[in-house]
Amino acid sequence: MNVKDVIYNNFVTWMDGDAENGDIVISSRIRLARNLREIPFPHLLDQAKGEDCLKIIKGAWQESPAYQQGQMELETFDHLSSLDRQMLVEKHLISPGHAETNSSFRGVVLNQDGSLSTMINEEDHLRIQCLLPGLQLDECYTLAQGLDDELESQLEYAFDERRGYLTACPTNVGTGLRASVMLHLPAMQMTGQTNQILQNIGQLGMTVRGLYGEGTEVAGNFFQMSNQITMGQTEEEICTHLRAITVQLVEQERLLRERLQVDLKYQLEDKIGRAYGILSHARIINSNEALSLLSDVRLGIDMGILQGIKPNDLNELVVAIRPAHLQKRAEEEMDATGRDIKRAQVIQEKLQGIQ
Ligand SMILES: Nc1ncnc2c1ncn2[C@@H]1O[C@H](COP(=O)(O)OP(=O)(O)OP(=O)(O)O)[C@@H](O)[C@H]1O
Repeated sequence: MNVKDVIYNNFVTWMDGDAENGDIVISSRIRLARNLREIPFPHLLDQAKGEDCLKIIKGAWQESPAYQQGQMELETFDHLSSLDRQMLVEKHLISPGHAETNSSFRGVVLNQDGSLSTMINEEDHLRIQCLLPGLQLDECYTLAQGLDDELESQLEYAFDERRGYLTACPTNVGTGLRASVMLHLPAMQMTGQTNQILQNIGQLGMTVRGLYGEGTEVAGNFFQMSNQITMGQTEEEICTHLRAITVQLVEQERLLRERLQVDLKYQLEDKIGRAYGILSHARIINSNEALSLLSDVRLGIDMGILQGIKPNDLNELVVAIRPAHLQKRAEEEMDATGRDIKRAQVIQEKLQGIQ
């Protein structure tokens, strides 16, 4: 396999809309932050120390079964263009901050379907992550932990008996685990309940972030919810707690959808129909408008108001309309207007399947 195949494939595993609760929980993610003992954290690495750090990590990788069986590939960022790195961000496989440099000692390890990956020298030396469709936190944890065990058998991690895994940011010390779910909550948003509910979630030890993680905006009614605290709870407890809150939110969103269908049937169908109409006929459309209208169409599909397009296709489309994916498709650099025109074309091609 090749890292670039994953970057250029339209589909990665988390886009599978048929997973458990996949109509509301788009994806689940587990990431484990790990660092090497006696090596400065990534933000303190100069070129020489960075190269040394990468060499140790590469050596460990080459011993791992996943690498030896050709299931995972490591690529450093000096071998990936800025567009390639941005496409990885748009597919949720690396963070926006990680994509910023073309450093030869920063990089990514990926498996073929994008479910398992590791960011190298992002905020920590290793950020092992598993990303699966729907509500699959336990499955994500099992896969990420398996990879962690393989690496730990080759590497000496920075670990303190009392504190747990040591990390660049104190908020990750302990388990180094962030568990998260990407939720699509249009009914909650339409009924004006999001702020109150998100405030309550904060009191339960969860944090809500935007579409691309820390410091990014919520768009298209997609909310990323994750644990705030990484210490004082086991990995299993963190996952169980997040899962329980997610199930409650899913139930609430479903109830609100049902209520909308009864109380505001015509308004709802009108909103969804108009969204589909604009998306099918617009010649130029910006990213935020497209995401917001695609959210309405997605709601229409999930509620059986619109037929003929699969949730998979919509998950794929949400990524395909992002700037780097559009430019890759067009095989040229485009300004904002050029991208808005291309975005409208890409959406129309995909929506032709809808009756
Ligand atoms: N459940 C999820 N589904 C899809 N993508 C996700 C999910 N959770 C996180 N991501 C993606 O992972 C990347 C990193 O997200 P985020 O910044 O929230 O987490 P982190 O790097 O693990 O946390 P931190 O920076 O606080 O240590 C982002 O690109 C984000 O889109």
